[in-house]
Amino acid sequence: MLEVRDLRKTYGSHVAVDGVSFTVSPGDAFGLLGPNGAGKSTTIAMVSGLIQPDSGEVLLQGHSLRAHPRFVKQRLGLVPQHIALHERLTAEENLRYWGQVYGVHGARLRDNVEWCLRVAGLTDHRKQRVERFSGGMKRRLNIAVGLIHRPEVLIMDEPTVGIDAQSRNHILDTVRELNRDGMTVIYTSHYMQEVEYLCNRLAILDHGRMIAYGALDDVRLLAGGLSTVRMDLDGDPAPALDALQQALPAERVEAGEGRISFHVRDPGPAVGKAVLALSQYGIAPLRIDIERPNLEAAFLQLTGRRLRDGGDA
Ligand SMILES: Nc1ncnc2c1ncn2[C@@H]1O[C@H](COP(=O)(O)OP(=O)(O)OP(=O)(O)O)[C@@H](O)[C@H]1O
Repeated sequence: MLEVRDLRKTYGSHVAVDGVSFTVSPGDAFGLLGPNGAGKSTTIAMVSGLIQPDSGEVLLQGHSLRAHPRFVKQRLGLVPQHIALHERLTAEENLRYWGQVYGVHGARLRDNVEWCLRVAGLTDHRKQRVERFSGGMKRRLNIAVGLIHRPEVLIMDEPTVGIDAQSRNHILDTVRELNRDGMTVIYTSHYMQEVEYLCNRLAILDHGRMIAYGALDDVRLLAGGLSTVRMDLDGDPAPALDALQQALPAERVEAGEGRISFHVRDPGPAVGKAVLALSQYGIAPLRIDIERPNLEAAFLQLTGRRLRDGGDA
């Protein structure tokens, strides 16, 4: 079990992480969800021993990171947010290099390199230099590097930021498979859909503090039963916004280019009222999605802000 106890980190007068505690059991896929700047990377950097906390403790199987850094670090694999690869080396050479850094040699290194290439879907590109890789391939190799010593716990810091949808899906499925095969995963993201897809437990961070923590279903319940309604429209909703807001007085209607969304307790009647209000402006829905209470609605309920305010989810 990984125990994170009351971590705190300040930069000057700015409190980046303010009393973060959680436990991750073997086999968990644990999500750290929060908008940009919430303190996810700083938390992860402290958990993996890259930076020292001002106070608090990290323990793996009862061994403290401070007292037994080797024991803990050997069992953790970190996938940093920024790509840490040698551009002039091939995929295979990068894996061998990082394996040796982690103290893996000989037959074990050979086996692990094969396994990592397979996991990353890069076996056919093993001899290719990284400088010729696409962004998505680099991300996948970056993950494979974090796996080269076959850690018990894989810690990933926003591994899907800035890549195309296909690579993103590949990464999500890879992480899910690793977890199903028994690897414990800590996954940070500002995309609530990714955390809902992958994780069984999570913590939500905001301004360095934990505002929710527990099993996915329990955290979803913090949404207070709010469903999310999204409508794609055949026109610009801006002229209809006042009418929409009057039709749905209790909801804050968000409008974008050709779409609106709102959170509501009883979506059926609300959708009817919204469609009627839009029709008065000659606007019709092309598609209506209703999502049951989810993490986005929970975040809104807890903070009064949308999760995507802090990011591009
Ligand atoms: N080395 C540093 N020096 C000063 N401030 C820092 C440093 N690292 C992080 N911060 C600040 O601490 C806060 C938390 O940053 P952190 O990177 O942990 O957030 P995050 O949730 O991971 O967001 P992001 O997704 O943008 O990385 C931010 O306000 C950030 O500006």
